[in-house]
Amino acid sequence: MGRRPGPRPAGALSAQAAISFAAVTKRYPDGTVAVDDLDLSIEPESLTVFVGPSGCGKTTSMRMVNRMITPTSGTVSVNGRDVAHTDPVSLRLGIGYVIQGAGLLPHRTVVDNVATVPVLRGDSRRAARRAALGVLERVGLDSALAGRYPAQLSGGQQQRVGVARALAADPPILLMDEPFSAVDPVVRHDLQQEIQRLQADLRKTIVFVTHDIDEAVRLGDRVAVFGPGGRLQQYDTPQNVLSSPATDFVAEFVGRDRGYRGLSFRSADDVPLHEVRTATESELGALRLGQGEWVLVVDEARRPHGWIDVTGVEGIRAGATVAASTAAGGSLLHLGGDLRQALDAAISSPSGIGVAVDESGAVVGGVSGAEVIARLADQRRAEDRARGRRFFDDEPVG
Ligand SMILES: Nc1ncnc2c1ncn2[C@@H]1O[C@H](COP(=O)(O)OP(=O)(O)OP(=O)(O)O)[C@@H](O)[C@H]1O
Repeated sequence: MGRRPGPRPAGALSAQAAISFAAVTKRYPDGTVAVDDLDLSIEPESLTVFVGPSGCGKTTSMRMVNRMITPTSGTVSVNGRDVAHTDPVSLRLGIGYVIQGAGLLPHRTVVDNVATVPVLRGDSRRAARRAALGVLERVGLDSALAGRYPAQLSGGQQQRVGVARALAADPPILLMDEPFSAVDPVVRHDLQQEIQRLQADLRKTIVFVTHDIDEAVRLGDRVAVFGPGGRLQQYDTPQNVLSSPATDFVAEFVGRDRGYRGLSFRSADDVPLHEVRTATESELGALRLGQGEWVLVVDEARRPHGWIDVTGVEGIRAGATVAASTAAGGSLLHLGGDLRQALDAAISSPSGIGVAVDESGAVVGGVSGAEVIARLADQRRAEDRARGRRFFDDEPVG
């Protein structure tokens, strides 16, 4: 796709934030303080999430970056230059902007929506369209959709076009304002994965606004939690926001499940995999099971289809269908996954055994919830030791 960002001064990047806010306050004419004395430095090529409840100044802060909103006081800089002294048109050519609902032009085709900024910038329509097709492919859209109008696309597809349009001019910075909040949870999850994939590839400086803490910790290299009165509460890694909330507000906002969510930052690679007893459908009638024993029903490719116990086997012998005799499986742990997936797989499984699968979806073993917790304890003990902390004596008292 299009051009790479222009050359940047050697050695300037590590020392210089891509975006910085210095003592920035925004007071609207009616007296509302939307952003209160914000200090924040955003590293180049990082994905920073602004998160917080409605009305805490996330959008206002983001819009000060591309000069859609002017601060009342303080300085917003992009690559070390005060945006107040930068021509807004050239500033915005270097900053892609994605909004909720995609904001596409309804009377233009998908390809022409994506080509809009390159054409404005002076590229020929033909070259811009050719490049646009490449960008559409990059965001996971079939080129067969390029000639459609936005109303002929699903919400998720429109949102992908919105991302493609923002990327078309290959800006070094992307601002994304609640880009995925209008789509259903499954599509949302796909779009989040797409952004992670794109970011691994393109390394843009991305600022992403959301009110969803799960989305924030999943996507962010850093998370900025905003609170009432437009005050920044914490700016930290997702792990630290979950494990060490800086204020009562953050603790309350990240919620009671934060310990559980924090498991998603820990690898499940060292959780032991046990052999799981399996059977294909044709083998079920001959199974001999005791009370409390479970067998995992798999297809010929060893993909899991559910669990069966002695009652289910008796049902099959009495003529019941396999579907009626098996209990649906729990969530799956994919190899390379994290402790949250491993624990969820175990506790959502009717047998209590979490099923681990490889890339083809075939069963490779089972995990127990107790061993997931044991691995968590091991990891934390190792971290505490590395930090020179010791909370408990190794021998329990009494
Ligand atoms: N043009 C305006 N005039 C007056 N007040 C405004 C204006 N725009 C926003 N505000 C107020 O500023 C505060 C911050 O708004 P902002 O949109 O930045 O919050 P937000 O965190 O992005 O919220 P949301 O998640 O609902 O979009 C709110 O109290 C809002 O009502």
